[in-house]
Amino acid sequence: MITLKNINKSFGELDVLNDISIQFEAGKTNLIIGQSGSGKTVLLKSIIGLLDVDTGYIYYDDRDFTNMNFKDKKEIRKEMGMVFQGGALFDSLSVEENVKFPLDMFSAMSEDEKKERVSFCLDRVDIKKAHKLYPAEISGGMQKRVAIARAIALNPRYLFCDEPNSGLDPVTAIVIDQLIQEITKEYNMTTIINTHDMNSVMEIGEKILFINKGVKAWEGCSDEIFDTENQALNNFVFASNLFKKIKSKL
Ligand SMILES: Nc1ncnc2c1ncn2[C@@H]1O[C@H](COP(=O)(O)OP(=O)(O)OP(=O)(O)O)[C@@H](O)[C@H]1O
Repeated sequence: MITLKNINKSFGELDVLNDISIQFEAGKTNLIIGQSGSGKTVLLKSIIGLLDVDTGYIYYDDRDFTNMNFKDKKEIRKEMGMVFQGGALFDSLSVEENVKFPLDMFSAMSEDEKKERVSFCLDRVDIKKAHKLYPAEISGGMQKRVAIARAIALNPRYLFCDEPNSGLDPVTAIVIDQLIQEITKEYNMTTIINTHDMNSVMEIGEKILFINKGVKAWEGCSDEIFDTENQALNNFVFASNLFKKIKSKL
């Protein structure tokens, strides 16, 4: 579980996050949604410690990440897996070398253990056949699978995904979403995903935080998203193609 308490963040005069409090639960796909510029990336970066918040608290389970010393923060970072926009793979490393990278950096495993773990992770995301290929030689969907395999290599407790299905066709996007959700449940990870894809919201939105202009405007799950009085959220949902399709079928 990750808990945010009264998070505030400004850049100079610009208030980007205002008093955000929420609990993201373990074993669930927690989504942060909102229009461009609403503060999703700043919030995700704050949660993982790439940005310092001005005030407020971030707890990893019962551990106060905000006031933690450098050494303890480093330990928590080892429990984080990340899938960045576009996959962010190392072009000069093969698929299996990409997945092995965090093991080389952060684990005390023997070479045999690493080999076994890489093989397990590639198998789990169904990409073992491509293990010798390089990122440029595989499709966008496969690159996302590799990014997920790399993110789970160290068996993380917390998984962070920034627009994990950007640039994918709608079918592959849903397949990637579902893979992230399955893995989240298998390892009981606390998974937080930044997205503005309404298909993702409907498919895997077990817990949703809607940010509007840096403020928590709504929280709920996908089943509740059409029943809200919140105008900003209604506008956001209405603007999505999916909602237009649903409306046209009603
Ligand atoms: N390092 C920074 N310095 C100054 N302003 C910043 C910085 N990072 C983000 N901002 C500002 O904070 C606001 C929120 O940006 P953020 O990237 O979090 O939005 P977002 O919701 O993730 O948008 P998108 O969906 O387009 O990625 C924007 O006005 C942005 O210009």
